[in-house]
Amino acid sequence: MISRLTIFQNLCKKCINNKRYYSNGNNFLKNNTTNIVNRQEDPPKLSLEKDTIYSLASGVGKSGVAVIRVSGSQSKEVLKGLVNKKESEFKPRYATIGTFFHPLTKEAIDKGMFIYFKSPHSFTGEDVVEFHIHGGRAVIHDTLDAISSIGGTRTSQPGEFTKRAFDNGKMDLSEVEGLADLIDSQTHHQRKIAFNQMQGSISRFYYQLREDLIRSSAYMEAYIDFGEDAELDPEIVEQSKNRIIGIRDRIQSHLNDGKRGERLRQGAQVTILGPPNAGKSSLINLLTNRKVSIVSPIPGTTRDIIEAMLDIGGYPVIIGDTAGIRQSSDTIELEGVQMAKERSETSDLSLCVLDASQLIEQQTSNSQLDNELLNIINSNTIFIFNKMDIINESPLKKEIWGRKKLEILDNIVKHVNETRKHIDKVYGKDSIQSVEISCIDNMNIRQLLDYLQKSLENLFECQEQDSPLLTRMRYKEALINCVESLDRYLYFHDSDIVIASEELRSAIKSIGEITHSSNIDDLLDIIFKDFCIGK
Ligand SMILES: Nc1nc2c(ncn2[C@@H]2O[C@H](COP(=O)(O)OP(=O)(O)OP(=O)(O)O)[C@@H](O)[C@H]2O)c(=O)[nH]1
Repeated sequence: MISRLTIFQNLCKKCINNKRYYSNGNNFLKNNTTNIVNRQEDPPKLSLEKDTIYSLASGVGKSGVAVIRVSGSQSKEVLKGLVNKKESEFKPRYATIGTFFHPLTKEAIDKGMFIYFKSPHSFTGEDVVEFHIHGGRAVIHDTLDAISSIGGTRTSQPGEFTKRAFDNGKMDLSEVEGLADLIDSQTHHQRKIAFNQMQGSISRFYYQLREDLIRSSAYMEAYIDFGEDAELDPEIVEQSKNRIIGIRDRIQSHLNDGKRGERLRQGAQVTILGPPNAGKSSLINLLTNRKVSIVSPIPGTTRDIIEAMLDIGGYPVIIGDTAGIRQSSDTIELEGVQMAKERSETSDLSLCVLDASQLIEQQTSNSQLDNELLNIINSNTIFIFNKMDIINESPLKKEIWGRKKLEILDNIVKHVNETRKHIDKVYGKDSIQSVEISCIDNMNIRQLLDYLQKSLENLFECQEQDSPLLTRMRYKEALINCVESLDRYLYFHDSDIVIASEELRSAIKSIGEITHSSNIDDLLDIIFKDFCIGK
């Protein structure tokens, strides 16, 4: 005879293997609360109009080749209208050469290539046709006009092709976001992370976590419904609790990524700071290879923060030139100094530019490095000794500089250790990162860039190779909600198993939000707002 325990265990298995079922105490029923466990099988349906849409998918402007994309039930009609070929020649996923005619005037527009993708094996999941034509304005205009003459077609909205791909279950939300990031990516590492996300790296990771939680919740649900009857060993519930603690800890350590994902997506912040006239604007111009900031011998020229985007070894960087830090009675300059300090505080790296030629002239070793400047130094500060061309002019200056530099470094170490404002351990001379450069002679700029690249590599270094980077605040919020629910689940676990189980469901729901949000329309609007028309 089958024991009640075996029946219970079989029910648990059934519940786990088929997430469409839940227990009502007697039977496993089809799940009506599908928003909890059934999201990924049934992506939310959007009320999209099902016209056939078309638009230029390649960039605007003159080009060798342009691609026009058509998606929807009329795609084949569009193809028949423009191409003088039999339907049997529309072999799916084959590139075919053809002349394209205007369906109304019968005039030949261009000779190019077309590809027919039969539903559901296309980007959108619908019938899709791509026309590869010559990229002249008139060719594009006349081809679009030809397509518009076919009934049931209209031009697409920004991101509408991708919306349809999402609607038809071809992509989930995080994959759509990955695609948006891929199109926006400007550096090697941004492209890499976006491509992986588009290919489902994030989805797989969260689906797995969600799956593990569902598995554990299934044991609990079954226990609630059958536990007392079946006189079960509470060991089973204890085991699932331990598994949930493990999942909670995995999510928590995934959350502690030091904002690496967001930084990689948006760019690391680097601030150039230092006293007036040290060469900060000259440095930003040199690094960006263009004149972004005004260079002048008048101290206090830069007032605002001047930002520019840089690609350093494939890492995106938002570098900012700031007002020279000094005491001033000028309120506008003071405002600039305050902004410089604030940006530096929140930056991933700071480049503190000092004028070496001035430093050797000064009696006290750190008159350029007054307390105001020293107070913003932290372990992410790299010291740049600029104007080395002047030092290198004479052996005497070089000799003085050798001694002066050691004195300066000693002073920095002393100050930082005394204030201990930004560091948690005793700071030594070897903790100070410094580079000697000349903006005028382009001296050691390559070395500085290598230095910066190494610092960025450390900043972005993956501690946990098996989990993807958290590229968006939205993911972080969903995970924090999930951890909070799991904490409440653990709190109620021994006193009220029903509340505990409710919290577990809420944790599962939070993770599901990453790939299939309940706020789907608002979110899609945000994501697609920046998409181009043909995507
Ligand atoms: N000899 C020499 N002069 C330099 C070098 N770098 C900058 N200068 C000069 O130093 C002066 C100040 O340069 P800026 O780049 O405007 O300095 P800044 O730190 O941005 O100055 P503020 O806007 O006042 O904060 C200019 O006359 C530059 O040409 C260098 O490497 N060698």
